[in-house]
Amino acid sequence: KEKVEITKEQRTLMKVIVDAYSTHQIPQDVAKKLLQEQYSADENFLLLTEMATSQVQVLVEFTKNIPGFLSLDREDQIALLKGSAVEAMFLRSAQVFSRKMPSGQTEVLEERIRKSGISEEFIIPMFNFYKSIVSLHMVQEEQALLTTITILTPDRPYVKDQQAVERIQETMLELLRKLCVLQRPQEPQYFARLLGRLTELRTLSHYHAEMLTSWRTNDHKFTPLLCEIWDVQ
Ligand SMILES: Cc1cc(Cl)ccc1OCc1nc2ccc(F)cc2n1[C@H](C(=O)NC1CCCCC1)C1CCCCC1
Repeated sequence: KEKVEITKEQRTLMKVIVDAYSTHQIPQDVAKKLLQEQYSADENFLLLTEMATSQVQVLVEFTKNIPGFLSLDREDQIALLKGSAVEAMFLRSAQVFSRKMPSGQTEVLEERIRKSGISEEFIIPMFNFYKSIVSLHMVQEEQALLTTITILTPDRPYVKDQQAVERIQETMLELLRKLCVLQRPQEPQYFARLLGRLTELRTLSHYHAEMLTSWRTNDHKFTPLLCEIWDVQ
């Protein structure tokens, strides 16, 4: 039986990541807004672009707190951010959706999202992903590390020094592996299941441009930052 132990350095690393992750959150809670009232497809599209824009800014701040990230080549830092922003957004959305809410509210939220203006064909894969995240019942350490591991994916387009990214990602993967073993001793496959979600996440993220251009709105307006991140306009 493997004796798994979190070292002192790993505990410090964990604290830095979780503190940064919980600090850098979307200012106002989008779920609360959506639960308050029903918006039109146009208003929902605007809400999404506002939320997404502020989430990218929050993501940049978060990555500055990932130990080692700022010592990467500057252009590689940008390539990692651009390459992971959409996935981070869907992962964040799934985590917002999986939050414990008073009974019946998750169903209302789901309904509001289904009717938000997003085209039917994307609702199924999107909620399949959200439900697969819900079913994991992740703790915040796992959520923070999973986002960090997503950002530190070495094979993003235009990354020059992939080894340097791999080295940091491996540190995070080893920490997550240990956490999963300690957190779920009776579920040896849990770590593998977590990483499997990243594959689903990448597949879902492939659809993001179509999801946006097919949104039921007359005016698909994007902020400059989103034009950078989303393959639109
Ligand atoms: C992230 C994303 C990308 C594309 Cl292309 C299409 C769609 C989408 O999010 C769907 C989505 N899944 C959600 C689950 C829970 C939730 F509370 C809000 C959710 N949203 C959208 C949202 O505000 N997301 C933000 C969440 C915080 C982080 C940045 C993004 C709202 C926008 C208003 C119309 C109803 C959907």
